[in-house]
Amino acid sequence: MTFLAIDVGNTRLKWALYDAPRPGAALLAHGAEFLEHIERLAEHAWGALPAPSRILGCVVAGDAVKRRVREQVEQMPQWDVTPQWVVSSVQEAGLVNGYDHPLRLGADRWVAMIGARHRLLARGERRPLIVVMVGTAVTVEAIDAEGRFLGGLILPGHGIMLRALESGTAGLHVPTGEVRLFPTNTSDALTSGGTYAIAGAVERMFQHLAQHCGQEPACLMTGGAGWKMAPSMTRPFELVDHLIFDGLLEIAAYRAAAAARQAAA
Ligand SMILES: Nc1ncnc2c1ncn2[C@@H]1O[C@H](COP(=O)(O)OP(=O)(O)O)[C@@H](O)[C@H]1O
Ligand SMILES: CC(C)(COP(=O)(O)O)[C@@H](O)C(=O)NCCC(=O)O
Ligand SMILES: [K+]
Repeated sequence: MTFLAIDVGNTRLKWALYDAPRPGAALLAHGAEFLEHIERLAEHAWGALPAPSRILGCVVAGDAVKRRVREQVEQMPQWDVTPQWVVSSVQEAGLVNGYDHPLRLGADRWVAMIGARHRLLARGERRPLIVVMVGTAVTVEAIDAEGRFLGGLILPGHGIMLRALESGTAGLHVPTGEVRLFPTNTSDALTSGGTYAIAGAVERMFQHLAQHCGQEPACLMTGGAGWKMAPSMTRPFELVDHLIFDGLLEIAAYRAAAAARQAAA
């Protein structure tokens, strides 16, 4: 029973095909497309794949994008499956959502937190947890040792920070620079400023959560630009490729188990 996981952010659609809808399933194929190239999926990347029995995804890029993905699925001649999309809820797969309006939490944040929490639990670690996602935007989430999402930060990603500075000033149109402790040119000053803004936000959240819980948090980082942050972090962290896919597998397995229980009752 093959399972296609889809993560649509504001820059790229990421997909991964697994041999089963459960954690630990074997990865059969994966890929990424910029949103403007979604229309290529059916013809190119998905052309040679075995038909998935289930598709579960999360989208934060709007309903029009959801429709475009569904159209690609419908174009696949051998695929007889409708994509389902995760929405954030009050509680799912062992995680409790502390957002004022739980449904307004970005579905990608919710799914990544579920993936991260289970990754930790699978290793027998019941600790507070920081989840950092470095994509178009950056999010920094705090989860306590019991699995309650306490709240999180949203800040601009590298690209948005640079574009905002470029468009709001006359003298900041420069090539990408290097991260430096003491930047001595405009390029390095901008690149270092953005990187340390993100690293600083994570450091603060680490302090808030450590103080709140009285225990050192673990920190998992993911997202297309996560690697850029790695050399500049101030606390131990782990860079993980597929937190959102991990979360989607976890949710699929939980939902299947709940459906089976219901059918047996
Ligand atoms: N090879 C790459 N392709 C695309 N984006 C990349 C790449 N390397 C780094 N990035 C950065 O990652 C960001 C996109 O990451 P991603 O996790 O796909 O974002 P989102 O989930 O918001 O679509 C881009 O803003 C870009 O800065
Ligand atoms: C914060 C986000 C823009 C992150 O998007 P991304 O960088 O993954 O494209 C997205 O999760 C979102 O639109 N959230 C809704 C608002 C909220 O979570 O409070
Ligand atoms: K994302």
